[in-house]
Amino acid sequence: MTTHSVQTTLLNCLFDYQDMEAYKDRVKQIHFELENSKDMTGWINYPLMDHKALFNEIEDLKSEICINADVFVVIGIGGSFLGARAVQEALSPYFGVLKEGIEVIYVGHHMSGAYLEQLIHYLDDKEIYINVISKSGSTMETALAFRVLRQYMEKRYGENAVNRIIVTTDPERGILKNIAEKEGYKQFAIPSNIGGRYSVLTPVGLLPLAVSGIDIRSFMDGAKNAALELKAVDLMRNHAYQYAVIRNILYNEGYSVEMLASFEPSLKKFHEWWMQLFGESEGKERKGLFPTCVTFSTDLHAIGQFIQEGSPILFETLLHFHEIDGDYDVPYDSRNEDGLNYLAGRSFNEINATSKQGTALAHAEGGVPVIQLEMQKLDAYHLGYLIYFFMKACAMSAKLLEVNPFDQPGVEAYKKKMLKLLKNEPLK
Ligand SMILES: O=P(O)(O)OC[C@H]1O[C@](O)(CO)[C@@H](O)[C@@H]1O
Repeated sequence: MTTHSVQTTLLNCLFDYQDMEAYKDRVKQIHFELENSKDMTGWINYPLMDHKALFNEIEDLKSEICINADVFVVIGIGGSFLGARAVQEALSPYFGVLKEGIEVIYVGHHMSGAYLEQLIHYLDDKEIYINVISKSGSTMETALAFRVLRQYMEKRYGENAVNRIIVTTDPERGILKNIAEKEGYKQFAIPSNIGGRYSVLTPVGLLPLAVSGIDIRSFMDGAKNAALELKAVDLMRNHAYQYAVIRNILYNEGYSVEMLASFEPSLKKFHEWWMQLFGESEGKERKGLFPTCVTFSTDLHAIGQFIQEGSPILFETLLHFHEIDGDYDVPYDSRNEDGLNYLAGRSFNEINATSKQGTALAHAEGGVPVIQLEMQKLDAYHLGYLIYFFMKACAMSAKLLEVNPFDQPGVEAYKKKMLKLLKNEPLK
């Protein structure tokens, strides 16, 4: 096991590893199905391809944007923004922005008029570029926000607006593609065989991440190594497949909720990316684990009671990074009125790691299965690795459930009803 791999461990062994052995052949069969499929599986080998020209293009554009703008506005929803926002938030300082980048703001991921009004007001005294991202090119939330911001750019920059609007979409079709062609906007392609929630390693994620100051080459190196390591067909050598199998065993044992838990608040948005990946990939045909998330220790004081003693419906997947940049030591205080001098000289990260251990032990004792995913360091390289790990595990997991990991037919239902209501058409 190399240090950059995700180490998957089941902390409280509720089943025998022989149960896992029984999956070996099925996993092997699915592995080859995925490797040989041409159906939305472009993400499997994407990190292994030569992207030097793309990286150069993105880095040149990033330099131009950082010279000419204070804010980069990304318009997108679902897979067209969750991944970039997740990695950006995980790797940016809690207060302020990375010195290598500028502020990146997201819009078009809901329909709050208040948010849009305040955003426009916020942008008024700043220089901006916008990047609209949509695979289909016609998602309502994204299209509406783009309509507003495109007009805003034209008002602010006149003829020059065209140089500050970037479109990331399908290379061949869609309304957004047509608009970009007609107006001459700079374009980036989302490969046709990569779906939204599997697209963060393409320009969908790479351009916003580069502009926010993240080292996209290191990020993609992590993904590339994951793509190489996780090609292992043998279940016992492939941690992504092991994670998928453990999930499947627990699902078959009657658990219906998987709770992703981290101890670093900057990972909150990463949880949201993970929730879309697994929720949209597996939640169909009345099957699938409901993905939810918590940030500890904050949520131990909110939902911890339920986890420990509530309905036994959930298992927990703990994300743990051994090294986190930045730490603070507990000071000695001669008054010791709070009785905390026994912690003096220890660091907050050390105490946090101990609280993770204690939480895992307590939850395991409470009958909650605890899977631990360990990574060496919270940085661009390891997040690139982890993202690929989850995508590979998710595809395997959905296939074990016998559902299609790459479609999302249920999402259309709300869209149809909303359109009928907006157009005043009969609902039936
Ligand atoms: O990139 P698009 O086509 O705008 O889609 C955004 C998101 O909407 C969904 O299609 C669901 O409607 C997601 O699967 C997708 O990530």
